[in-house]
Amino acid sequence: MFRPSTSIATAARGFSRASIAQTVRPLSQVRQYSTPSAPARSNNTALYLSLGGMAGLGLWYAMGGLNGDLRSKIDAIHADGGDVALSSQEFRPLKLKEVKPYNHDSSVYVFELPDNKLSGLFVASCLAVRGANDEPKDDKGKPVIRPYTPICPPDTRGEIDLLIKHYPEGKMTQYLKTLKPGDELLFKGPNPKFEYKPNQFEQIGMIAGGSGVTPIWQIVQQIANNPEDKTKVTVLYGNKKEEDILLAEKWEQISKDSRFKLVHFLDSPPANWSGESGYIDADAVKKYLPSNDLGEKVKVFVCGPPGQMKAVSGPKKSMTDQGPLVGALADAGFNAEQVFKF
Ligand SMILES: Cc1cc2nc3c(=O)[nH]c(=O)nc-3n(C[C@H](O)[C@H](O)[C@H](O)COP(=O)(O)OP(=O)(O)OC[C@H]3O[C@@H](n4cnc5c(N)ncnc54)[C@H](O)[C@@H]3O)c2cc1C
Repeated sequence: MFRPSTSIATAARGFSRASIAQTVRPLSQVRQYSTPSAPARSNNTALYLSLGGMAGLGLWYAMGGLNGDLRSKIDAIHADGGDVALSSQEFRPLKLKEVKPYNHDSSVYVFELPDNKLSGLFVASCLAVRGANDEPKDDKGKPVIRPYTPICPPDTRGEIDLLIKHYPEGKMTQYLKTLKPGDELLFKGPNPKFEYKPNQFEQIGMIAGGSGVTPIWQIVQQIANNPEDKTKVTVLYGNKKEEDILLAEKWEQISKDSRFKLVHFLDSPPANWSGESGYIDADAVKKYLPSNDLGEKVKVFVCGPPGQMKAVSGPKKSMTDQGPLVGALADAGFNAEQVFKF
């Protein structure tokens, strides 16, 4: 089993980042989201699950939205509005509580959920974020909306923690840097991605790049928090440099659990690096990920920057279309049904 290299462990201890309150917790403290198998009518669920944008979400609801389990889940969230702070039908303001510097270009933004409420998120889903007062704006003058996946478990009450990497030219992330505690940001969600069910797959492969790791972490954390979930998970995580690795301390902790195997890839590794170097390619997929021969018993999740998505799986065609599977995963023998692109 892969164990984090000494250099990662050292980096994990050495980063001047804030401690993140929510960690892997025992089952007894975790609200369960496991549900029975999806009914036959949910043929289009995978299509709807990949919806990401607000226009897509509107269309999705207009078309009847979710079938089966996910429909009842979202309905339950809305019915349970008294205990849930957010809504997937409108943007609601949350107050910024604290900004904790994480590393050289990322910070954890802690937002307050009023009255110790839940966010309403489930695994895997994310939140759409926009600024108050219609700022920032895109090149056409429209408000910028971006998806973010909190790193805290979905059953967290009273706050959500967003780990956000700042891009020098990034419209939303540069705006976020201007926020001070007490300022408000608008949130809409949950925005469903993929309904994860414990033990649905024997093995899961995950390929992440940079800040694309947060949706991957959401599933990993869900499995780690559920000892009943026997799924074996292999995560291939690519970054430019060691100091860019997000959630390093969490990966170190997760690696002690025999269900998880983690392999770091760096474009520019330091001299003492014992992980992998270079991009995640077909050879790496064949070397580390579970075999495509497992058929329906294996699933691979991919979330990374555009260049990595192109090389590993091909991009999503649209919010509602995963697009053809090409690149390293196709070269390694996987088919489109075995892969989910965030
Ligand atoms: C489902 C989902 C969940 C996400 N969760 C998170 C999260 O929890 N934390 C987080 O930090 N980000 C997350 N992202 C990415 C986030 O939505 C934004 O794309 C990112 O914050 C950049 O937005 P921006 O407006 O600042 O940059 P933009 O103005 O959109 O782009 C600025 C420049 O940065 C480049 N760029 C944009 N995004 C990336 C990227 N991911 N990697 C490399 N280059 C990029 C663009 O090509 C452009 O040149 C998530 C994305 C998805 C699809």
